[in-house]
Amino acid sequence: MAAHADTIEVPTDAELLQAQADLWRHSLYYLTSMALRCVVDLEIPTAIHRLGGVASLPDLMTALSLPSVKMPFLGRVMRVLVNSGVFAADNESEPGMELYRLTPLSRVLVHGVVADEHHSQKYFVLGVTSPHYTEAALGLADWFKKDTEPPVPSPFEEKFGVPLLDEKTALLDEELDDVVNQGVAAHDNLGIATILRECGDIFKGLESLTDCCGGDGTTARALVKAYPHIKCTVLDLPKVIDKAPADGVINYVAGDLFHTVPPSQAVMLKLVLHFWSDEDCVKILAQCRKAIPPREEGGKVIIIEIVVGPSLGPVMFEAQLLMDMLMMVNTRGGQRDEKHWSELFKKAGFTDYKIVKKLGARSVIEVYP
Ligand SMILES: C[S@+](CC[C@H](N)C(=O)[O-])C[C@H]1O[C@@H](n2cnc3c(N)ncnc32)[C@H](O)[C@@H]1O
Repeated sequence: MAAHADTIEVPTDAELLQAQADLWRHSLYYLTSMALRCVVDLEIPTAIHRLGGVASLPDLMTALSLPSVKMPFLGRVMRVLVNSGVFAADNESEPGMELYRLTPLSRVLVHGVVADEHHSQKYFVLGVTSPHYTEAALGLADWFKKDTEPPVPSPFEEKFGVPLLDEKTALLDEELDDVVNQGVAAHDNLGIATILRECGDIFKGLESLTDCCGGDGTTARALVKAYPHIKCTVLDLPKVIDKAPADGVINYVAGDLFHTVPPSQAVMLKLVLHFWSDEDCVKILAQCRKAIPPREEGGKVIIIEIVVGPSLGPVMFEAQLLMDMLMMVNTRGGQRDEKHWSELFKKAGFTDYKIVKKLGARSVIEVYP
């Protein structure tokens, strides 16, 4: 029987108390994000690293030259972040006496140290918690109410009049553009060494590969270091290729992936398609298909992206869903589930695909002509 609009089911006392706590958590999660931004801004992960991997509150106050009156407040920020796994703490029972240590999460926030081919994620955090990103997200309800002809601009684009990661973004705010570009480069490169170790089979037999939107060639260089027999080409926009290092190992090609993709046995699209709308993805995939030989000759497109689904457990699923919201608020793209991916592959003229491996929240997919 349908519930009457003027009445509502009364929760039990236990349910109500849980609902209240959950309401606090979900309404206030932004303060966890801001606490994370604060410690990244203060470079606390880097300070703990420089102090030998373990630091007390007074150690941090001295290392960062913070006024001692703020020490108890920093302790409260650290407590939230220990609870959410950003840091670990020994001796938690005595307030003020904790010894903070890095966790795998805060280790990727240590700045100025390159570990396992990846750089610090400092600029990813500063970008996604920036005033522009949060303002765009604050405008979501208004954005929903506005009727627009497709292609629908993102809330970011509607609010600020320019798309993110575009030539015009710097005109909006040069510092934002710089932070976002550095953040995307660091974010997209995180885990490349793991992919190369875990997915050796998809690269071993290859003679040549084009890394589409491969930026300054960081991924391509790691790939050639691991598999020196692969002839590697990087395609990116002229403004990026002009600044790429002439290393004599990678063949850099300036161009637009909507117009042409340099031919190779395989084309790789690593974290490219989530940025684009479905229509644009089909156009990009069709260009990639033209660039590769038939399947019998080893032709394939290698896609590294999120495949949204709950099979990896609630934490990975939540990470995937939040990354989808990030793309929805700031770009015309999004994260896709397997059905959605398979429809795009079919529309672009591919006959088959295989999810080769799930690595964390992302997957490695091979798509065949
Ligand atoms: C997020 S994607 C690249 C991700 C990259 N594959 C990685 O994993 O590090 C950003 C790159 O796409 C490039 N790009 C954007 N539009 C492009 C286009 N139309 N043609 C070629 N490259 C493009 C940008 O210049 C930038 O280097």
